[in-house]
Amino acid sequence: MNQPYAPLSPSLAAAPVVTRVETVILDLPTIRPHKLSVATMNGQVLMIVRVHCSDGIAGIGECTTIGGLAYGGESPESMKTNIDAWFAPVMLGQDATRVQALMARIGRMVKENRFAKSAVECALLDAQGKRVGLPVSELLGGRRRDRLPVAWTLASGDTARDIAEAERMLDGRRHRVFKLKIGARAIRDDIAHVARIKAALGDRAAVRVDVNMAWSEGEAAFGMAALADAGCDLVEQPVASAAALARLVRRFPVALMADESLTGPESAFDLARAAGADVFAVKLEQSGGAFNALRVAAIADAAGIGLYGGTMLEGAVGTVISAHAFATFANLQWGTELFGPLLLTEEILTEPLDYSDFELTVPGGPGLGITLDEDRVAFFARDGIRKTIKV
Ligand SMILES: O=C(O)C[C@H]1C=CC(=O)O1
Ligand SMILES: [Mn+2]
Repeated sequence: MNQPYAPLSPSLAAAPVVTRVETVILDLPTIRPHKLSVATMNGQVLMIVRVHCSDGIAGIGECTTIGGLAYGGESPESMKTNIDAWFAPVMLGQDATRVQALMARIGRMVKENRFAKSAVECALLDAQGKRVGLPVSELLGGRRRDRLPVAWTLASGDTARDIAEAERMLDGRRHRVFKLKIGARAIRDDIAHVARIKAALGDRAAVRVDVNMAWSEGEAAFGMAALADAGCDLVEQPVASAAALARLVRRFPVALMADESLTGPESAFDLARAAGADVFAVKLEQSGGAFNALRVAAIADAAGIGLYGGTMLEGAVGTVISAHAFATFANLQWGTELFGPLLLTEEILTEPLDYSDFELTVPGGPGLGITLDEDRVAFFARDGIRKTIKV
């Protein structure tokens, strides 16, 4: 049959549009309590979003927080509610292939909500990657590496248990960079804890700390000097204020990394202008998505600030979109901490991620390059199958 009005080129064909936005909350246990200065986590809550499109393609995204609302203004429950009530109506019927244009539209209608935006953008990128047959890293500018070094966080709250855990990680060639969560105890106890772990591991491992803003500026000055003496090579966000970070940086022989102070390109620019950190911990959720994370990285590069690929302790989906973004960074001097899925007892992918030889492999298939195990998602969904099974 002749089709006299067939489109002249594929670009003139009707573009696929968003037809449905679906959200689900998963409650997953952690392998042990994870103790930070802001909260102790006994499990992690993943908010998964699926964006369905008129060409039959669906993409997935994820957002997490740390300790509910203990880390920031969004919770998994608020992200689900806001996506259902406010993002979805703005997205329905819109061209699904123009990811940045659709994110700009969402940005005009939805203020703040960086974590939820990051999940939705991830789902759109996954769908577009599947559509055009390219990994998300290629949509983000092209990957420069296939493998990423991954640090592990020791946060059991017990020094001997942390040392034993680090030894197991070294033996299994899983991790050789360890981040210690401190700030909840008296500063001298924390320093002794770090010094004991570094002494036990010696040159076999790098030891870093994350204070999660728990110290005053005076405590930080004392603490950074003592941590440098103990052999620690990096101190992450010891104080809350960016001005205090700028007063502490380069006074001690230990690198200073900004984390909570970075909430996207504008804060990155302010911090870079104030020369307020040696290193930026780039997190996709904190930045408001992958494209904004790339902007944060570009600002760091221009300012001569080092880069580290951070995590909000995401599950597999949030970890993989972060891996795609970090794989494109021109510089990644301090590696990554994309270990989130390893902190969970449960696998939710049909094929687990490859963590080996101290690194994570960035998946190579179209989109994110991963597939959710739908039975396990249904089982761990809040109010899902698990609730109906009597054990
Ligand atoms: O960096 C943070 O503050 C959050 C997170 C990253 C690793 C970890 O154990 O906690
Ligand atoms: Mn941190």
